[in-house]
Amino acid sequence: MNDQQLRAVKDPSQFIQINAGPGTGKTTTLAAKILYSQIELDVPVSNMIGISFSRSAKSHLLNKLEEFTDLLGYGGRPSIFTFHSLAFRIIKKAIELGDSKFKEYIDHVDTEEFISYNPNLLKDLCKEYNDAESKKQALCEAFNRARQGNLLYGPSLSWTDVNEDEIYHIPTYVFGRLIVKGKDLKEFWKRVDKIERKSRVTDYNGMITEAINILTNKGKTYDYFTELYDYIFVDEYQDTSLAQEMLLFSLLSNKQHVTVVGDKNQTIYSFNGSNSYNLNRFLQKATELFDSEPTKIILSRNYRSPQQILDVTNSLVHEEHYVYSEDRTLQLPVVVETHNYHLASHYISTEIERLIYQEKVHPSNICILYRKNSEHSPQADSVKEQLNRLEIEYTEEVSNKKTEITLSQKVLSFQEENQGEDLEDIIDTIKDERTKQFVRECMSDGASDAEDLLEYVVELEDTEESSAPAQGESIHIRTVHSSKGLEFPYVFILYLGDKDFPHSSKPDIEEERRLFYVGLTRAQEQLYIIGKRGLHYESFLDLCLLNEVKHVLHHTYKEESRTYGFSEDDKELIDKSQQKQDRLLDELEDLQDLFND
Ligand SMILES: Nc1ncnc2c1ncn2[C@@H]1O[C@H](COP(=O)(O)OP(=O)(O)OP(=O)(O)O)[C@@H](O)[C@H]1O
Repeated sequence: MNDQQLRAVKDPSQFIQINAGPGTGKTTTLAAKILYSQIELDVPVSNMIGISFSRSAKSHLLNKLEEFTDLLGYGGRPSIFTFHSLAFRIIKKAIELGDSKFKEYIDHVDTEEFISYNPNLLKDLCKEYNDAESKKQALCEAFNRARQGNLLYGPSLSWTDVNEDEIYHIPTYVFGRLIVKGKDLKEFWKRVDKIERKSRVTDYNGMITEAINILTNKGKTYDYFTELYDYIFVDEYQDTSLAQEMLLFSLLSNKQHVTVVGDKNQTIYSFNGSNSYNLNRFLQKATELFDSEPTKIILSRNYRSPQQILDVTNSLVHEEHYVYSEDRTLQLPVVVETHNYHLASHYISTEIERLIYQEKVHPSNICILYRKNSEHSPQADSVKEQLNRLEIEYTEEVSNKKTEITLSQKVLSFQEENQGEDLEDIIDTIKDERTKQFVRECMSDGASDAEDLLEYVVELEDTEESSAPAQGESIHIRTVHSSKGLEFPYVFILYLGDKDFPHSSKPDIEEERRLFYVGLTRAQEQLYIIGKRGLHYESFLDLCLLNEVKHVLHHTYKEESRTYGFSEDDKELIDKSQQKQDRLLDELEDLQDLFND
């Protein structure tokens, strides 16, 4: 470990915030600190917990811990939860101790599913919307944001917090700006609350809200958990919502030691409630609430990417800059300018062919990242088509919510059929390999009977992209969101340009830039950035070109005529779009001149 990492591991402060950029050993340091606390400070593993943002972040941390324990020959692994599975555990305990609004076991559902429990849920609400679907979207969006902490002033724990006279404006990616009246939201929330109690169901944000309610009442459940946990470690803190921050602080009495790790430049789930300010506020909150002297530690040495790549990635972030730990000179990052994503995928497949057959790069060392904008990505399809043409194999890690729900449904039905059974006795009866593998993971994490599986199913649906670790022998194709925490020697990132990346006609540029940053910082040896110049928004391609990079133009007829993928019609279209772009650029320049004059 380097000096900064060692300091973070050994610092005895009650509250520690580690700010660490990509590849600086964030997870490595957290794993080392967990072991240090056990071995040097004699903290029993049962008195510590880890909290991570997603299942992939959790498995990343567990793998690192295992690596260290194998090396040392001793050390245990603490329970690692996601915020939702922790909330589920708190509610479960509170039901047992009579502290929860739920009197018996709960099930979790999607917010929209509440309607299936009571079709009258929307009756007479949001009359300004003509159709039931829009009403549902608007109310669910407002309801979720209120509980995450992004609608009212901080997280709301009950409908009583909603101001009837207020009108809430909610900007969304998919539906544009939604408007919901306070009185409708309040009535909706009241009705949902009834359904929750009657049907013993709640949704994801409902779990967090109920867990906070339970702990802030400071009853037996609060005593139980504050007695149990002495050391708490939180990974990816920049992606927590205000409600999750509140849950963490309500879990504390005066004795816990808390370490949080994060990188505000990697906040990419704002649309899901993440609030990067939580990281900045952590120390201040700890000082105010517990009168302690917290410590902030910065890890600035990057062990992943050579300086040439870091120069590009550093230029995208405002404050923190990272330096490479070794003096390794590799090739310059490549910025490829093309007209459209068809040409981009053509460039990628040709370059990959060269890498594999001439440079002898192993296919599993190559990853293609794209900015997902819908369930179905034409960009990824175009790349796959070109790779198929060259007979190059790839693995597409689409671990989206849909496939995970199928797995969670399988696990749930297995759980229901085998209630009260020991997992050890029934694991061999599972036919579906993925379910079996999942149950095995749960068992190695401490699950012993079928009922314990519920807690882990909560994790399955936790984030939209609960990305699986990269596996397999062929090229990886992934979304940028799902690449978080991973690294690959060769990374291609496509496709930059207005409405593609930054995405949408009204992009949240800062969030898009952070997403771009996450994608770029996955590269260990060579980085390819592919796209066109933007006209309407900040152009990511132009930003990259300001650094020392290799600039490739992939749109001359000479090159296209050598390709298979472009018909005469395509070429004509490309030519026209180039002429249009040139014309627009000329107009823009004229306007700028006029403005300067
Ligand atoms: N002190 C060190 N010496 C050598 N290698 C290190 C050191 N610290 C970390 N590494 C290596 O650097 C790589 C990145 O580490 P790690 O995954 O912990 O970074 P991270 O900060 O969690 O990254 P990300 O933000 O992308 O999730 C790993 O391969 C790790 O083994």
